[in-house]
Amino acid sequence: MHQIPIKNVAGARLIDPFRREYYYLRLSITDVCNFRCTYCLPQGYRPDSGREKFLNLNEIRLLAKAFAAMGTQKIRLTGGEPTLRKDFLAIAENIAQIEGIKQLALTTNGYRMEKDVAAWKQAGISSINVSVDSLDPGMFHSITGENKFHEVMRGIDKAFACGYQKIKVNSVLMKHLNAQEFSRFLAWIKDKPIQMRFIELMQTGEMDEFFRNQHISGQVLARQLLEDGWQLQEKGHTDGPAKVFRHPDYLGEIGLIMPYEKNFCASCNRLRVSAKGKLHLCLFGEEGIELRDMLQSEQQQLALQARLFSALQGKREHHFLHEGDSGIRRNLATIGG
Ligand SMILES: Nc1nc2c(ncn2[C@@H]2O[C@H](COP(=O)(O)OP(=O)(O)OP(=O)(O)O)[C@@H](O)[C@H]2O)c(=O)[nH]1
Ligand SMILES: C[S@@+](CC[C@H](N)C(=O)[O-])C[C@H]1O[C@@H](n2cnc3c(N)ncnc32)[C@H](O)[C@@H]1O
Ligand code: SF4
Ligand code: SF4
Repeated sequence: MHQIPIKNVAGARLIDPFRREYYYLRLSITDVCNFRCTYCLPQGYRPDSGREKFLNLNEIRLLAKAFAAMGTQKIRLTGGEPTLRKDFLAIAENIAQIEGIKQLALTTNGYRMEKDVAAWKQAGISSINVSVDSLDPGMFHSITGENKFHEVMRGIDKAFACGYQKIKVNSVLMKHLNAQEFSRFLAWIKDKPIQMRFIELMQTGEMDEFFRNQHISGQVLARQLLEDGWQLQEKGHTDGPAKVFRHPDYLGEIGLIMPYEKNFCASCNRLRVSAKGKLHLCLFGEEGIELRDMLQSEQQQLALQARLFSALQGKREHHFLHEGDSGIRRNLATIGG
């Protein structure tokens, strides 16, 4: 591992050997989830045998502070289902107050949105991405294992009523489950400020046949959108991986997340920390670097920054999904997607 002397770390930014800079941290705060999405946790959440707990509020605060000191401007809370944590609001409030953090985002299955979204806004959550894999209540139930379609939709309405200007909706594209709903999703966002994102199914260690049967490329949708007059938008430096399209006749936008596309990783700008405090340099393909021992006091901040910088020098240029190599990733719930 490339070491940086602690005295030099104060002004160091998170730049990797390929000159990519990391502005965006995806922070998983729990592995627990109450849904059983077919592509993620089809058997539901099962605790692992270890006794290690998830990062506590203070550890999370110290972690976010160190990242912010190195140039991180956006933190996304994810999981599992992040909103199941009892101290979720306290976590959000603490991170939102850290100097340098301009955006505090949330990815959620929407289960608690109707009830809690006003409190999320109050706590400082600046944007919300919510998963809705189907607009058909029965299909939603069979994909997620929960009969909660109407609750989630009311949650989206409530988010707008609470003052969110735009909501991003995630839908994992599956050939025989929801792919036929594309035009229905389009009609849904005609008059709503929703960025509807279609995500290509990514292969993980726990799926094999499911991937072979269900994966479809987003390229077909991209071609169709361009033919139909949708225009590709420029990206900002803290944006996620979606290619975003707009159309003059639609209030909503379309986002396509196509991790199998050539050059997908060239603009990688994000790092991940798991709920138990391991740094993951990529969504796929490595075991994680321990950070928790550096999260026990304020005095460790520079040493923590030095560890982050050194670790980043080992980041690979891209994932190896094309070769069917999902690294050690059993499913995306263990790292927050
Ligand atoms: N392969 C890959 N997939 C990613 C990466 N970042 C996000 N995704 C996937 O994109 C999908 C949507 O993720 P979200 O949690 O909504 O976050 P995002 O797309 O980064 O969102 P914004 O920050 O709002 O643009 C999920 O399936 C993620 O697993 C990445 O770096 N690599
Ligand atoms: C792991 S979930 C965690 C946050 C929250 N529970 C949710 O579902 O939004 C984050 C995102 O990863 C996506 N995801 C999970 N497994 C995936 C897979 N195998 N391929 C593509 N996207 C996946 C989900 O659809 C969701 O949008
Ligand atoms: S995608 Fe999200 S809601 Fe669905 S099982 Fe995975 S973590 Fe839970
Ligand atoms: S797959 Fe890895 S390298 Fe590629 S964009 Fe995602 S995190 Fe970055």
